[in-house]
Amino acid sequence: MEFAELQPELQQWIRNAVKSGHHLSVMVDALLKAGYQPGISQAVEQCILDHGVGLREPDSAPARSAKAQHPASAPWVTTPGSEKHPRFHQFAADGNQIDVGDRQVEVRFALKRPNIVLFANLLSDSECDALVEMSKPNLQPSRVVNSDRGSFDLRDTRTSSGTHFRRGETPMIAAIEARIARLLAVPEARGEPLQILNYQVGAEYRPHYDFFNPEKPGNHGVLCSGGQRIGTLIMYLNDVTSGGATVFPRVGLDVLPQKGAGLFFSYTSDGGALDYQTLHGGSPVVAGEKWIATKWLRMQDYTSGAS
Ligand SMILES: O=C(O)CCC(=O)C(=O)O
Ligand SMILES: [Fe+2]
Repeated sequence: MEFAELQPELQQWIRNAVKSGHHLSVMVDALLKAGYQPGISQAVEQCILDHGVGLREPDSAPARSAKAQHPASAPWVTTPGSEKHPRFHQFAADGNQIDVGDRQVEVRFALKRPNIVLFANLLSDSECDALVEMSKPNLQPSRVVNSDRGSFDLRDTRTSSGTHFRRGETPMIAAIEARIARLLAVPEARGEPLQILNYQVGAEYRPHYDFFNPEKPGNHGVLCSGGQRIGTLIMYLNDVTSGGATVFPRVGLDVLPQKGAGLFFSYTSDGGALDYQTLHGGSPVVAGEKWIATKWLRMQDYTSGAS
């Protein structure tokens, strides 16, 4: 549901609530209680992004009025501006060239807060082409975890199609996974299966977090194996003619796909604090198509369907 499609009075209510500093979940809960459909959350999120207001972190207090609330933060919440900044996993890019065993990976940029690093020359052209070809017969519409019910739902916020490969499914995948483990200094066992995504013209993944909100009952299932996600490595498998950037709206950063490059970002501290600056999305493909391979890393070993 687009923000612009809402009744003007409702738009105004949401704008006021956003400006008062309400968190997304508080506003959406209030709207759902008032009888609006779940798709309303997308409109509220758009309004938050349009106003450039940071998503206030989730709170546990129920919505009571349109006035701002100041609930106590859950322990895993990052309080912007707090004196004690949590340390997020900085898988440091030491040097301009990193030896990962079978090739030299180049660091193109490294941002500290949030921790985002762009690597070039991570995959060879032939590895990219092979991953695309191997995936084509098995593409299915992408789904998102329903954080309330735990189901995997089709949503218009994510319009790619994709498939997965088990850890070590082929010797080439095993080699890529060993390279990633060396690059990021995270054991292969903590990696989820490699996900391949294809975006056709117009397809996108609207801004979201890759970590799972542990307060949401529907996320308990995905947190069972391996615990929280700590980082994401997106590998670009082709050059996109136009569009398809990976965007970080809270940082103002757009990363354009480049075949063989890898974009890494981390968002969970050792203590479990989550970095909300890593809100990100895949912007719509304008011309051509986009292929990526994604490796998500967990706090502990990931076993569910991984090998
Ligand atoms: O398509 C992109 O660039 C981002 C993909 C993404 O964020 C995801 O799959 O979680
Ligand atoms: Fe993501």
